[in-house]
Amino acid sequence: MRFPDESELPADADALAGLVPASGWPEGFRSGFACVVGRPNAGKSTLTNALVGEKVAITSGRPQTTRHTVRGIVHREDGQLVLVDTPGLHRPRTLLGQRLNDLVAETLAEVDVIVFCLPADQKIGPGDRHIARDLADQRTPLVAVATKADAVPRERLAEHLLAVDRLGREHREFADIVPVSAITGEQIDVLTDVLLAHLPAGPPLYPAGELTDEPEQVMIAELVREAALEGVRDELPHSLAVLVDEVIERPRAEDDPRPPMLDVHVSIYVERSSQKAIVIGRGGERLRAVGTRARKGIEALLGTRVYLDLHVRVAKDWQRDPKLLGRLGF
Ligand SMILES: Nc1nc2c(ncn2[C@@H]2O[C@H](COP(=O)(O)OP(=O)(O)OP(=O)(O)O)[C@@H](O)[C@H]2O)c(=O)[nH]1
Repeated sequence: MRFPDESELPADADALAGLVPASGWPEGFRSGFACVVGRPNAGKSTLTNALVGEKVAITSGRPQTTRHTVRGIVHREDGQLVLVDTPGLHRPRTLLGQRLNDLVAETLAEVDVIVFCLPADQKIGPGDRHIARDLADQRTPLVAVATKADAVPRERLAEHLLAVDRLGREHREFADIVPVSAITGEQIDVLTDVLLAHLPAGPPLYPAGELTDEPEQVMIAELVREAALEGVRDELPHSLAVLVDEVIERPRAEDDPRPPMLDVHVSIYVERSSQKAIVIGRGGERLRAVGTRARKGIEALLGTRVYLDLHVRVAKDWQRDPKLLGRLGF
């Protein structure tokens, strides 16, 4: 939040009063940013959605689907929490990996609290330790969340919580440890309380009702990407990127009672022509199914009718091409 300089303030008191919200904000209101980290598949996107209460980040059963930083906003009477859902922290291998890690480090230093997801249905492993070590250098308060608590029996959850506590002692002690289930919603309110307690006192940062400031085009791209990966996850690991080329509203007569129609043009980039064949399928059958599925999601997102035009293009080694990475928004 930026406060106006003295030189920008109007001289007379009446005008000055106009700058201060008439209602103000409730006493004790807190606001700030939280960042959700954890290894691939740790449940970060699902947790973000559960905290916000609406689907904003796209989830799927496979690792590293979240390539963009998606913010969800939790609105409560006593505070506002802006969530930054980061991509999985992982060792840089390609240029893409390096950029993700830079982005993550930058985000971590700027937020008020870091949420470290450690899934209860898996033992703490080298991936988690790697992240714990990285986080040890940060000064931001650290809250450990035992995700997927519903997926294991009580005794196993208790063991897991002890192991989480040990991990904290080895690297950097956790301010809190909270077990949650994003699927059943259990303990989500407790976690929200804990996170709000780490935020500074301050006014709301976003207007009420706003859930995400993620541009619609990125959400459209994610919906297409999710549909394109469906069923061919093993063949097309991370070599698939999606770019929205154009969204145009079709001209229509003023008295046309039907909802507006949008033409959405999207490119799906793959690295090799063999992958292009997989995406398109025999006789284009698969691509049609991808289009139908994605179109339904986009129509639900935008609340209008959509004509979706998909193009599959081969961009060799796009993960290592800085120019193309830039165009794809990384
Ligand atoms: N049983 C159970 N499964 C969960 C829970 N949260 C997430 N999952 C599942 O775990 C898988 C991964 O969840 P995501 O939220 O996509 O994980 P992520 O950490 O965002 O994954 P990346 O994008 O790969 O970094 C999905 O299949 C989810 O359905 C939970 O609370 N309980």
